[in-house]
Amino acid sequence: MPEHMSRVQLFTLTQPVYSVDNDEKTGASLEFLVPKDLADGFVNNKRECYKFRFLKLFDQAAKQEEIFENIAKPVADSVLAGYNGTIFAYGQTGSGKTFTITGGAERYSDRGIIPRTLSYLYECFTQDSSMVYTTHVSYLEIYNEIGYDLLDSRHEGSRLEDLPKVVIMEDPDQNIHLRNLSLQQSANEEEALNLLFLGDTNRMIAETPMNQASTRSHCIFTVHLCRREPGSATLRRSKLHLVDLAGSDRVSKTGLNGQLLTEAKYINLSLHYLEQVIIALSEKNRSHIPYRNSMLTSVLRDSLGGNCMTTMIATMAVDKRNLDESISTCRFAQRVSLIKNEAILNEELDPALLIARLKREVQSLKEDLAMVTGEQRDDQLTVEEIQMLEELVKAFLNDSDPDVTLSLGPDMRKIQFCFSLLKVIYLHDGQASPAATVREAVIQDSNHSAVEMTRLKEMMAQRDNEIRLDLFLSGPQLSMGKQEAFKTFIRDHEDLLTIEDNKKQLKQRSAEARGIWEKQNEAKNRISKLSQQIYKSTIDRLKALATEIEHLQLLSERAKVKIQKDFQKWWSQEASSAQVTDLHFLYLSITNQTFYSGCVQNGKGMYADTVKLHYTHVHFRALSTTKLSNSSIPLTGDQQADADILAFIRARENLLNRTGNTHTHTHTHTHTLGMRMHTHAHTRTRRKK
Ligand SMILES: Nc1ncnc2c1ncn2[C@@H]1O[C@H](COP(=O)(O)OP(=O)(O)OP(=O)(O)O)[C@@H](O)[C@H]1O
Repeated sequence: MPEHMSRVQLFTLTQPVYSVDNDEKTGASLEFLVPKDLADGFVNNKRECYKFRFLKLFDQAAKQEEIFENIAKPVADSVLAGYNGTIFAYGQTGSGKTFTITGGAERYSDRGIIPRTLSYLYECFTQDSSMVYTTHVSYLEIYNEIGYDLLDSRHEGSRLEDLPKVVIMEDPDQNIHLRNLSLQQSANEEEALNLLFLGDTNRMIAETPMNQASTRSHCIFTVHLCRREPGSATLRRSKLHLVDLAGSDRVSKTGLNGQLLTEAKYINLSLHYLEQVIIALSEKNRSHIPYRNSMLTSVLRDSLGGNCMTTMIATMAVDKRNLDESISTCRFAQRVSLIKNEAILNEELDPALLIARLKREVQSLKEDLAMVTGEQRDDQLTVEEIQMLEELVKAFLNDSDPDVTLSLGPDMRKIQFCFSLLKVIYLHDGQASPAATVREAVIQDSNHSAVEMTRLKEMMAQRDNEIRLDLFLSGPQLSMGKQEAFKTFIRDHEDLLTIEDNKKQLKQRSAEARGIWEKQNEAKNRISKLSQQIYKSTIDRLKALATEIEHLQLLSERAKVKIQKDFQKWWSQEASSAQVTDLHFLYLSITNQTFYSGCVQNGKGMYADTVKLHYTHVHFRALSTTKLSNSSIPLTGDQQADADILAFIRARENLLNRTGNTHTHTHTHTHTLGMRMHTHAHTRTRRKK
């Protein structure tokens, strides 16, 4: 929104529907203005004005980047610090929940909170070398009060009902555990994104025209984070839930029946329980919070009250038709903003790490004792001992943990050997090569040193010559009388000039060699510095491009699956209409309903090159071919192929007739008037005592 227009009014044909004021000191306010003549049939026809306050309001022009920066980043930061975090999107069907949480499927810039948060988290991990982070991802779908694991690879070949159900278990400390929900480790952004797309595609595959999963189910994408200081036994675990709730449309309005009514009832009930929990949390001195009433509230138990920073985004399609839904969404969001949490750091001690640390302490104390009591040895190290020390130094250098120590015991021979080894490695190209083994490093070093050794030998020989000449000239080994005689002798000797000339030249060459060597060293250092600079400036861009390429590839893979599904739906519809109008096409057989095969390979996700898309083959069997042969379309003579060709032509004609043979495109979405609101529980943080 342009700055000079901080107050915005959107108009229906003649009357304003709502106005936004983002400039208020306490946050932002949204006011619905219901004209008297429109009030009939709305939530409360006695009122004409409904005003709500939120932390911030985003209109339809808001960019995904803005939503991430304002809403998701603060929550991600608190999760990085060790607190739990939840962002959930609430709103009526089609108002932009999935768009906000996951993102649009067309453009990279449309990616939503999940991919942006993942990117941000992994970026933070790489920048913070003082901590060791491990991440796992889970993706849960709740449909009709039953939980399913969206990362279960069996999704491709099974119906939703046949998949294992996620079961809630509670331990004696009332902690919730979810059986049959997989936690998949994701070492980097790419792996986490693959898991997100795997889950989203599984969600899409499970959809049938009767079960539009994205509309009728709740989805919870969770990042489980574990953070510890290197060498420390204290772990900090935190969770980030990113929740795409089912459409909040009220049953009374939807006028449904059958399966859709059942679904709507489940959704309304679970959102009702969610609301109850929220109300209970916002009431002071309330001891019982009814989490157990629904699966959604049970799963989100540690993410709504208690130890969590909860943020809610309410999405609305703010046009006249959706006014009652929008007001009801606002009321819900308003109640959520009343929750006050006391977030506590999730610190715990890892017993295995604690034992390892204590063992190291005992060992180090033993070594100190040996040093103090002077237990020293002076025999030579054996070959085995040397090999063992080489391995130890290698492990020490390869360990990325900056706090790692090299435990050698109180044996000075070992300590000295390791120091010498480290020096050799250090001198090898000025730095240790963690990739190469220590032995390799030593060998490489000796190769490298060979040249240097030759040079030094030459210099030494040169010096020796000089010295010898000096000795020769001064003749210190001679007696005094002889020395005098020798001096007189060589003064007139014919070779004296040559000798002195050689001496001068040797000095010059020596100085020249030293100069060249220094220059070469300088050049080497400059090259190394330059290449480091170039590497640094290009690597960031390359990383960003790689992520973008990966994301776009995943988007296009998902689009492929969607097109395939849409085609199948369209083809089935056309086939059934052809059945009605043309007795020549009697039945439809679907021979293969498998969409994917060979999904997850080496944890790479389902989009690796090896993935094959099995198209659904739809066969029309024509009982009579009379009509086929009369057709003006060139046919193949093969009964089944010809039936397919004619069915396709018929379907296409139907489509063209319907669209008036033009390219008119009717767009029915109301999101052009969409709005996203941000509100979250006011969280005071304090450390666990
Ligand atoms: N801010 C936006 N900018 C552009 N397109 C949007 C925006 N919000 C939503 N859309 C589009 O509107 C359509 C409906 O949005 P979306 O699927 O996110 O709604 P939803 O609330 O998740 O619906 P459902 O409850 O059915 O899952 C989608 O095609 C989506 O791409």
